[in-house]
Amino acid sequence: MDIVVFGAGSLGSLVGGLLAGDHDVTLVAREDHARAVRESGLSLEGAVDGPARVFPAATTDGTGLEADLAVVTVKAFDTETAADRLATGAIDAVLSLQNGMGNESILADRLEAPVLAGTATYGAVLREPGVVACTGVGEVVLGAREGGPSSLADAVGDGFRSAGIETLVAADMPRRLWEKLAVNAGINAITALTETENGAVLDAPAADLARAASRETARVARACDVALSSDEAVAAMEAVAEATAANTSSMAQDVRAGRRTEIDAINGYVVDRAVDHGLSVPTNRTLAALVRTWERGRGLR
Ligand SMILES: NC(=O)C1=CN([C@@H]2O[C@H](COP(=O)(O)OP(=O)(O)OC[C@H]3O[C@@H](n4cnc5c(N)ncnc54)[C@H](OP(=O)(O)O)[C@@H]3O)[C@@H](O)[C@H]2O)C=CC1
Ligand SMILES: CC(C)(CO)C(=O)C(=O)O
Repeated sequence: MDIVVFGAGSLGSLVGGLLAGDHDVTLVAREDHARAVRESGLSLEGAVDGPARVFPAATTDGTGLEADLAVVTVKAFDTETAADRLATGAIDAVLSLQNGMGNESILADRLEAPVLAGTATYGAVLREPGVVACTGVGEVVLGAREGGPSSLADAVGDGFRSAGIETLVAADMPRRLWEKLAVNAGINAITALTETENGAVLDAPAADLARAASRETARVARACDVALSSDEAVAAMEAVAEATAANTSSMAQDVRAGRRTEIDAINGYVVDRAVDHGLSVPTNRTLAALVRTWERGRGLR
């Protein structure tokens, strides 16, 4: 397959680097990373099997690209830009592997190509330009964004697996996206605001807050016709917090680095959909307001 990875930072470089072992890959990245990849290739470190160095194409210009598939791995607040750039090229299919909700709708509204939904539980860190590390082998789950079977998702899943990426093709992506949202809603903002690792949400005093955020998310999911019980949402959040107890969540990393966060697509999204359905989600509302206040204080929004 000809594959464009739009937003080759941490996750995009890992996924793009693995895909490059078996496909023709073009990374759309920032200048210093793109230059390093063009000059010396992309080094893959850490918990991955396969080549230690691959040689994908790399560009800073995401316009006019042609590909069988575009994998979108920008942060949620850059999805509109990614979609607008991709729309100037000839892309046959699109897959989002981003956290948060709303990314697939933004892509589908701006692009004619079919859009698949996806989640990734791989851990990835861009160590320096041209060098990405896998900090945890996880899984990519992908499928039709509205749920149900999809021959396109099957073909993309085959392409990912042939490149050595653990991949599941799922017919229940709406539920999986909401479950991941419940996980992120419970863990990310709390660990970002309190400068703690993921395991902190398993114990008092944070545990009640994290459970409340996940339960509220499940209630909103049900209002959106997605069958996710509060117990399932809390269990999923706690299982991830336990499995990644020593990890720094992506939002905590963003706050530590003084970067804008994905709050709008996580707790903020829960609040927006709760408003649509006349529901009250005080924990998510508070967490979103606190993180947005932090961002505003640093001139990030
Ligand atoms: N890292 C991980 O382990 C995981 C991440 N995720 C999710 O994946 C998504 C990406 O995360 P992550 O890889 O960590 O984020 P990064 O910020 O490392 O990667 C995104 C990259 O895209 C670049 N970018 C944004 N817009 C453009 C553009 N127009 N042209 C070229 N490059 C652009 C960014 O540059 P700049 O910063 O300069 O804007 C950045 O380098 C998020 O939704 C995250 O929540 C999910 C699972 C695991
Ligand atoms: C699953 C979790 C919480 C892992 O850290 C994550 O997705 C994130 O940090 O954004």
